[in-house]
Amino acid sequence: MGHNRDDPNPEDPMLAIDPALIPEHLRPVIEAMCRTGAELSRVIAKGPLAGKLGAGVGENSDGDQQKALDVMADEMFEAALRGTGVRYYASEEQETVLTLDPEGGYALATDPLDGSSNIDVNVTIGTIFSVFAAAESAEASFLRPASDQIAAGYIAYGPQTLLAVTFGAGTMLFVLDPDSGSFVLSEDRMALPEAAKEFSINASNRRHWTAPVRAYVEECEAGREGAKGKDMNFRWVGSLVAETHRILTRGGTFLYPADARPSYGNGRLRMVYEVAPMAFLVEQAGGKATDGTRPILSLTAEELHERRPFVFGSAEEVDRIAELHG
Ligand SMILES: O=P(O)(O)OC[C@H]1O[C@](O)(COP(=O)(O)O)[C@@H](O)[C@@H]1O
Ligand SMILES: [Mg+2]
Ligand SMILES: [Mg+2]
Repeated sequence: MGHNRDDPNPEDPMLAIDPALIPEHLRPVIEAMCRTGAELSRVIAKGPLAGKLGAGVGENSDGDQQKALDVMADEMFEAALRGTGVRYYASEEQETVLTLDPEGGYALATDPLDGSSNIDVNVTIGTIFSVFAAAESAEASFLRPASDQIAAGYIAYGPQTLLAVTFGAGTMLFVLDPDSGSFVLSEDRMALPEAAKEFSINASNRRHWTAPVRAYVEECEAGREGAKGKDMNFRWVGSLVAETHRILTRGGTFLYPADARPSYGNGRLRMVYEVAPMAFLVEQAGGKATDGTRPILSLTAEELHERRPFVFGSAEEVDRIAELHG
């Protein structure tokens, strides 16, 4: 029996994930993320039958338009994490950090709904999360080296609902079994291929790119006739979660670089709840993640909603991009 949102049963012994695979101290947090992810996947699967999920309902602190599903997802994760040991909750959809449990030992940052532009078109969207040990204040908990993360993960709502998660000992992949409502282990160590055959960047911004980014994309486009000596395919979904999952599975490169548009001086993606957790997952699967030159995990966010240029994927390609930045 799965977890029915309309008919919650606190006595239900069914867990959303096998606790044996989760470090003991993090079990309540990860169980809450999985249980809520499973609930959210049911709402997403209903699409228009669940209401106008992609309708604009306001703006978040970053000036991005908020959609109904962004707000719903944020409310569901916030509610589910109460009582799980999360002291500080930071979300893309909340301007400031919330204190959920003053005695809790963890600080969790989330992009509760990633890829919002894909809500209404039945394309994969996701949830991203990052966990730190709580420090003496909210700022000290989140504004610290990304290498201090103790867990990171994403849930992808696509043809399958998937969870990729790391606790610093490899990246595990789980698939939500719709019959049981539980995430079942499918790969205990994801391995991101060292060489790539695909690259991903929003090419509509080409005229705003820096010279090294332009040089890299030109190399990819030159294919076997150019310096690479091999053809490269191109993909852009517009959901970081979907892009990351594809690259973890079959290799590739992703770039959301700084560009010359006003307010894109640090790219688009947010360091604390998009870039840092994805970098942790990618590195734990054997890939690399940088801001173009510096490893993301060596960087410290200075503000909760700050952006960071983001390059990740197959090690050879990420090294080549750093070289081009010379
Ligand atoms: O529309 P663009 O500029 O290509 O940006 C796409 C990127 O923006 C995002 O949608 C930002 O995430 P949100 O939907 O959570 O704001 C990423 O998932 C994606 O990689
Ligand atoms: Mg996002
Ligand atoms: Mg989002």
